Amino acid sequence: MSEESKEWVLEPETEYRFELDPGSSLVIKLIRGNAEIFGAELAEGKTYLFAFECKAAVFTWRGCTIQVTGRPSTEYVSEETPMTAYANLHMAFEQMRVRALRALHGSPLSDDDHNANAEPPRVLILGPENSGKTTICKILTNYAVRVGQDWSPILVNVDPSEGAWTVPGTISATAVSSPIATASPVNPLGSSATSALTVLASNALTPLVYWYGYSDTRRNPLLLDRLIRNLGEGIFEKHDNDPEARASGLFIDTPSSFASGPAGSADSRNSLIKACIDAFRINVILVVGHEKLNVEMQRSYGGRLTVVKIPKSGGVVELDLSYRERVQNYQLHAYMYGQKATPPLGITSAIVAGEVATDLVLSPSSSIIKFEDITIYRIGQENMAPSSALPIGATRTLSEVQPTMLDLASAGSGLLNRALAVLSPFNTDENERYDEEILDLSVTGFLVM
Ligand SMILES: Nc1ncnc2c1ncn2[C@@H]1O[C@H](COP(=O)(O)OP(=O)(O)OP(=O)(O)O)[C@@H](O)[C@H]1O
Repeated sequence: MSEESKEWVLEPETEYRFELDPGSSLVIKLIRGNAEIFGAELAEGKTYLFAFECKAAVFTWRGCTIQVTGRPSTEYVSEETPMTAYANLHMAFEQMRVRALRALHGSPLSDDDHNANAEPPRVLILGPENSGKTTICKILTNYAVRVGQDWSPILVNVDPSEGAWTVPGTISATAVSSPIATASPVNPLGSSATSALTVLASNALTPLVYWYGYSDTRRNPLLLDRLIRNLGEGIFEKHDNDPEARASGLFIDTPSSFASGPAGSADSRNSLIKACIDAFRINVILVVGHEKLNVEMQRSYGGRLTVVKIPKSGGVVELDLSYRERVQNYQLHAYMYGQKATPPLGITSAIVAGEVATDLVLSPSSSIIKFEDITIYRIGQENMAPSSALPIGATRTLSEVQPTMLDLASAGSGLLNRALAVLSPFNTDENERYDEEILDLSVTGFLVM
């Protein structure tokens, strides 16, 4: 028995949008024409599998026919998309990259080049909840790597509620050199390389990751600020060693809490936006469909960098809290066990994000280690209101970014069922060590207690 397939003929510049329910899957095959999913091209005749409540769209510039098998909860074709605006942005960024590379090689500059500065695009994407920020980052990154100029832009995720390449609670960055496929919200920005033999795709990514430990940016903005600056330093260190990579630029996906929040949170929002602008040397801010934020950004930064308001796609799905929690669980589970998507009945082979569908299962090992062999730190206190919430004039005894060593044997350590980050080792040179060094160490892995 097999599930029924349906053919959709898409006119130029239209998109087929779909949403999946929990437990269901869908396959799409491009029969003829050209099509892409968030900027990543589909190959004709290949079967692409989508699962884990994926919500996405197949867009075509010149028209195509696709075959869809499975039962999405919603499916429709839209003729109104903001893809032309996104493509125009891409063209402008491409010119910036080319100018930056020319300047780097000392090639003769055209008159236009003389008038413009030769910095590559370093783009901060801001917008409210469900405005499509992550999707826009993905589209612009995919267009950059598809140009065929060997660009490898750095994609940065400073939204700790999104697992990006690892697990929720982190912020991370990686260089992307081939298009990022969309198959499930588990790896919204592509899969990272693992030491297991499962990820064979040449586009497996090796991210630089810092551990924040919460999904809400308001829990410890001081810590987030410091981690953002660390991430920026890590990126520019890489660029110092590889100036050609620098010309590819960067795209920064931000949490919606940067764009709006409860009354009184404006200061901490603005300071986190400023931390991003400084740390990643931002020269373009894109504001997705938010008039007030656009005006605020124009006022604060319009004089020294470019602020552009861009349209929101009507296809962006309103994600509710329970969906977000389920995705976080999928992400943590997939980090430990891999992900296995079951294709619709009758489909025997399919590709999930560049991999053969059945290959993506991991077998994590469980090991017993002595308490004295490990040291576990907590940053700040577990239930700590931000400094801004303290009575006027009051100071706290423990700073928000102070590491405290946990007593593992104590009943109230609160470690059971927690995800912990394993950090890279402290500096081996005792003279180079400092008090809060642990805040500046990147993540090498995760474990669950
Ligand atoms: N054109 C589209 N058609 C169908 N689904 C889409 C489209 N654009 C985005 N989506 C889906 O909408 C959801 C929300 O999009 P996205 O994650 O990009 O928004 P966001 O602004 O980054 O969200 P957040 O509120 O988490 O910051 C995602 O599941 C995404 O795949």
